[in-house]
Amino acid sequence: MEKVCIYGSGNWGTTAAKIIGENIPKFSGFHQTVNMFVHPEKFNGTELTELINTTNENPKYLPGHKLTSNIHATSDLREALDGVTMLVVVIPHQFLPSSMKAVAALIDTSKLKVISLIKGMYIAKDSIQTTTQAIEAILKVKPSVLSGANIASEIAGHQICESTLGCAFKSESDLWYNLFQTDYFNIQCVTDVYGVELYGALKNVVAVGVGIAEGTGVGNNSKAAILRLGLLEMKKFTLHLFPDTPNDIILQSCGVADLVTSCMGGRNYKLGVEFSKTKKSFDQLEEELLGGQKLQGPATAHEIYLYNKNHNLTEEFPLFTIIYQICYESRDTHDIFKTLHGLRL
Ligand SMILES: NC(=O)c1ccc[n+]([C@@H]2O[C@H](COP(=O)([O-])OP(=O)(O)OC[C@H]3O[C@@H](n4cnc5c(N)ncnc54)[C@H](O)[C@@H]3O)[C@@H](O)[C@H]2O)c1
Ligand SMILES: O=P(O)(O)OC[C@H](O)CO
Repeated sequence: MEKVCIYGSGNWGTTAAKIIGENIPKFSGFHQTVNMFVHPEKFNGTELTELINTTNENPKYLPGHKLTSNIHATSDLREALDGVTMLVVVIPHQFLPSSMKAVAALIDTSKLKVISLIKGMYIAKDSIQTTTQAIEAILKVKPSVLSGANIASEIAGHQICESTLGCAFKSESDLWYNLFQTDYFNIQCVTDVYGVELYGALKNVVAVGVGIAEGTGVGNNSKAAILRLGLLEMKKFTLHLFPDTPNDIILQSCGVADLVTSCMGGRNYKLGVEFSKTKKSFDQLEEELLGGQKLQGPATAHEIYLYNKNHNLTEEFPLFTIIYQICYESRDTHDIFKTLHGLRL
């Protein structure tokens, strides 16, 4: 009997709980209660876990959408992990290492099946770790990944979309597929993992860039040109790190489709626009506009820049480099268009 725990309760974490909670009763091989680990916090003076368990709604991170009653929220990690065989990790990437160390300290993870829904990456000394590599380093298991054109609030409203499930093992892939596939959330399964997750992390940087371009007042053609260069750099960077990434992964939902949806209305795009217009820092904008949700794009731009600088690659990735410089080194926002001058790719 499989038992599922969702580690995370943010905007996407709560939506994942909604999908899984709706799916679980369709299958007999799963324990029917799904635990959701909630980072301890209060909302309007009441513990968030109490609000979720009594109203079947997460009023802070996914207001207006009901969860099924089989979702049990808890901030007691030991309780959340009790008997778990399948762990869904869905938290902002900056909190991942400390969170996984806490898991490893409490349970034997050697037989645990893990999937990452995170879009981010990590700099470790002079190399980059993907999210699943960072999890593997701590939990000592090979995680799968789910990533796609998936703006959470739209999915919570049952608007149809697609997502890419990257899993190297067929029997495990089938389990994750059953947990996530619905008539409004259509999963394509691939065996690649690193390409799927890297495209998800890199598109956040490009979305910031397209937002910055929008904030300068340009029209759609100019933004499309930045988006195209971003797609080229996403592919080049992914192949630089993982040369075996199959060519068609970028055509899956986790590649071009996620880039398009993110550049039309994701949080990274929206705050890129505000940054460009107001010149307030991303930290300030996150605080003012996201209601506790976290931004991944600027941090990822920084991480890529550090890696590229260490490897003399900054000129190979002019868009990633200039997005970092605009975000963190006060470079003029209009300079983003200099990356397009004489482009021959
Ligand atoms: N929201 C989306 O539409 C969406 C869609 C696909 C993928 N993602 C990815 O999913 C991941 C999680 O995003 P999200 O939208 O669920 O989260 P979010 O942006 O809503 O972030 C808030 C979450 O962070 C938690 N948190 C705050 N401080 C913490 C700490 N110190 N330790 C641990 N947790 C802490 C909060 O409790 C909350 O659950 C990200 O990598 C994101 O890129 C998001
Ligand atoms: O809101 P963003 O920019 O974090 O993007 C959300 C999802 O990743 C879109 O697929």
